[in-house]
Amino acid sequence: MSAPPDIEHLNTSGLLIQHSPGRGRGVFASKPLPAGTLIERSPVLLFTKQEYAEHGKHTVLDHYTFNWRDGRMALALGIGSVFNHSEQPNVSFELEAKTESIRYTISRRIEAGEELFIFYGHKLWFEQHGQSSTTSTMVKSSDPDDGWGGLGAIDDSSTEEVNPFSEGNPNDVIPESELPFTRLKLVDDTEEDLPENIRTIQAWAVDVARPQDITTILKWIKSSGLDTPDLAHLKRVRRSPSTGITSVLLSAYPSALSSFPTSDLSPPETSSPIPPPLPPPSSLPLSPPYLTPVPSSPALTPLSTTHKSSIWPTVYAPRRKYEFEEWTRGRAAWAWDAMSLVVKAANEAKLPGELPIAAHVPLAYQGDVGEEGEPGVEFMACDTRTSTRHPLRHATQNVIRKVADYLAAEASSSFSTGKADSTDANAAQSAEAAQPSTVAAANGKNYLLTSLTLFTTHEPCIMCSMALLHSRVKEVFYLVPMEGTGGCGGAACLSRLKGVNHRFGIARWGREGEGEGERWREGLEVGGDVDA
Ligand SMILES: C[S@@+](CC[C@H](N)C(=O)[O-])C[C@H]1O[C@@H](n2cnc3c(N)ncnc32)[C@H](O)[C@@H]1O
Repeated sequence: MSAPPDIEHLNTSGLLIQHSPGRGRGVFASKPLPAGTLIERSPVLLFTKQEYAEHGKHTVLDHYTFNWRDGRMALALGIGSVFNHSEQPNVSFELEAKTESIRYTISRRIEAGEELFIFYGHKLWFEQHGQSSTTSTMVKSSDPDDGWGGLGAIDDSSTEEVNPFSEGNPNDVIPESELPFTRLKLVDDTEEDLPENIRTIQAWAVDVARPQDITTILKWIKSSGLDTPDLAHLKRVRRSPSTGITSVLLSAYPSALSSFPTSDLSPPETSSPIPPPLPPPSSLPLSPPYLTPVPSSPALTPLSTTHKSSIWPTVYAPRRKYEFEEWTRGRAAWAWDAMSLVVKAANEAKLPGELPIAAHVPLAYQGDVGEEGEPGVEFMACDTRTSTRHPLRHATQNVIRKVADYLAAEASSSFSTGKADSTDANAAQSAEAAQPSTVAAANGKNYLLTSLTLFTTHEPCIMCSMALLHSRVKEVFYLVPMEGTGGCGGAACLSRLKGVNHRFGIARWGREGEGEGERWREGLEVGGDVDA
């Protein structure tokens, strides 16, 4: 293919479109790019199969067109159409049905001058440059099933399954036995009454000299975003009957490991924990913030209320916390869609040679009242340890990182743009206005998955389960149990451990011997010794 002169493409990653020997034009890096860099989002032009068969197929567009998920044909705009093919790609791509676009991400570190390749698939319609014709499989472009190999092969519209919960009243409660998943019971409530079983977490508190300041401090905690779910089971104010000192809880110390048993109530060993900012004005007579142990969960019985409140006043919530919450039809439909998407993504990941493991954090179910500060965006990530040659690039870790990166970017943009008004004559007032963003960051609100649900094809390994615990994710649904390596009930169950301060709900998709649980697992085998 003869190519026109090189052009500099106007994009933030500094990509160049240059001649690629034996391949026509190609996309090249002008500077080093780390793995995980999102380099392009190409919108696609969609047209019907009939239009393609009658027109597109007989033109040069045939080299650039591929099958879209819903049965239509697609042409990538932007530089999406200029990436050449390689069996060792350094760029991975994700189709985004909702935005009708494709995201291209660097899958291993790239040096300046390297060409960027994607993997088209196994059925190529041209002879690969640098490969003998015996090693590259060719199909004629007149073949009616010819698409863009890998991209074409993900056209699964014909096997699209119907969501069994999409019909009917979305508010109907579904009996536990009819839900498409099996939930794991995490705690035995009888352990509650024993003082030695009380788990504690560390939290920041201050002593307040004047009781009349308490309302101001509580208002400040609320407006600063420090009233997070981690401390919702505790009363904010404690008046010590023995010393008469009044103390207020400011925020949780963001560490997943808690003190256990309660005889060890010393603050966590850490180089230098950073205390949260104190409520303004600075003239308030408060002690310096200090770390103190507090119960990690509400009291389920009157006796445990007494025990726990002797550490810090604790809310009595009889048999609520660890009982399974009821599920409605609408919520089940939401979960079914999320699980079916993650299964599709895992199957797609196989094409460029990755392990078929994916993880997905969808938008919260719309029937629920969303937590303030939820991202309003959904995230998908696949396992990339093969292409990145990095042992920690598990799908779950990749998706946690995507959420955290997104929240961090959002937080820094709202911090730098909205909150502190540079035209404000009163600089002190501006700084105060900017504080809520800072304190929320100190409390992890800008990176945590609090109140979000994660769907994944394979039971997360122990390392990923620990990462999930740190992320404060609300619940995790997985399809393939990993008995030898899983951290959600397989080899171990981190949510059941005594020394942790957060438990996330766990459910295995499918019910014994029935439904899509069995069907969806087909093709996702990875071997029992793999850490997912
Ligand atoms: C989507 S286009 C890629 C951009 C194209 N090189 C250009 O100049 O517009 C696909 C076409 O690029 C060429 N191509 C892509 N990868 C190649 C490879 N590994 N070896 C040879 N030709 C390749 C083939 O002609 C193929 O039909």
